[in-house]
Amino acid sequence: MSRKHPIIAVTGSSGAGTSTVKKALEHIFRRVGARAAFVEGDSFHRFDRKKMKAELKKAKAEGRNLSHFGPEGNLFEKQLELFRSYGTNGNGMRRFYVHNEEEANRLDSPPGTFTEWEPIPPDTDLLFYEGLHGGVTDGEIDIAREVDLLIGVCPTINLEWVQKIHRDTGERGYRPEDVKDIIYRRMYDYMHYILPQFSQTHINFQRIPVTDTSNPFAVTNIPTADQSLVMIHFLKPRPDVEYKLNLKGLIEGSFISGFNTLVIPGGKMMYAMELILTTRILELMQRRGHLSEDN
Ligand SMILES: Nc1ncnc2c1ncn2[C@@H]1O[C@H](COP(=O)(O)OP(=O)(O)OP(=O)(O)O)[C@@H](O)[C@H]1O
Ligand SMILES: O=C(CO)[C@H](O)[C@H](O)COP(=O)(O)O
Repeated sequence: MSRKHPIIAVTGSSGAGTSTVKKALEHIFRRVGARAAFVEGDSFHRFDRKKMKAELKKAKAEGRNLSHFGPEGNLFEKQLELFRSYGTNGNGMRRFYVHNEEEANRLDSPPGTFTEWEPIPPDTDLLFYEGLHGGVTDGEIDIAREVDLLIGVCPTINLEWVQKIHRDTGERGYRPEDVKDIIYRRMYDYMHYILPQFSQTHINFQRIPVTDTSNPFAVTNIPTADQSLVMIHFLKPRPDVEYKLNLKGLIEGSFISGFNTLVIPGGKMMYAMELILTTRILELMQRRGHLSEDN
């Protein structure tokens, strides 16, 4: 945690929708005039695609666990180093993982590789992490502790799989059976390193489909905003902020389903995110001494 150099993290599994949520955050940063250093979770993978394939073969032969969700497949210590360094000095090193041709053109590196490590841009107001491990803990490593605002993106698991299958087959060139194998292979690490993060977050956003996703492998279209609800759970509630916002009154069609839990129509998700997160981000900026009290 850092008053001077805050860290905001959006964390969620592969296909959960963290890249989609990132857009809402970018919009808020622009509106409040916050300069953000962007960091992508996949950049902390331990191996590039070719090496990962070889390592997976080896791990299988030796009966070892390995996946992109767990510590064997990622450099958690490097991520912690960046978060600590940013929290202290506002600097640190980042790189990117290139998933496809579109990213390859933009980042000037072939699909399946990493770009070189480079210093994050100077003079930023906050660090914004989006990816798999924004609040991961593993033994001595406690990433969640370094984060000032930790947001969980955690659709119901069926929906998460539908979204992953759709994205990986549509944009990343995988066959449906490949995606099924990947989901299966990562299940141990999913339970041990992805799910526990959603108890460390400040706020969880859980999209819930209201169409039949009971067999995710047979669902052809991702449920739309109108075909879903979103549950918002404030795990570390700030009564002064959330209460004053009176969210239920501001979001038509919403209802309270439990303590600190609000349900909204799917189409209001981005609006709700902006409403809730703008206040939190302004608060971080004010604490940083960047904005006057009446902003
Ligand atoms: N709220 C939403 N409504 C409709 N579709 C969504 C929503 N959120 C995500 N999706 C779709 O789900 C798929 C996965 O979303 P996205 O790429 O944002 O996931 P991700 O969490 O960033 O995954 P990864 O970490 O593997 O890159 C995309 O096809 C995206 O369009
Ligand atoms: O979505 C993922 C993690 O968020 C990917 O599975 C991971 O980044 C590896 O990508 P690829 O299979 O394209 O090499």
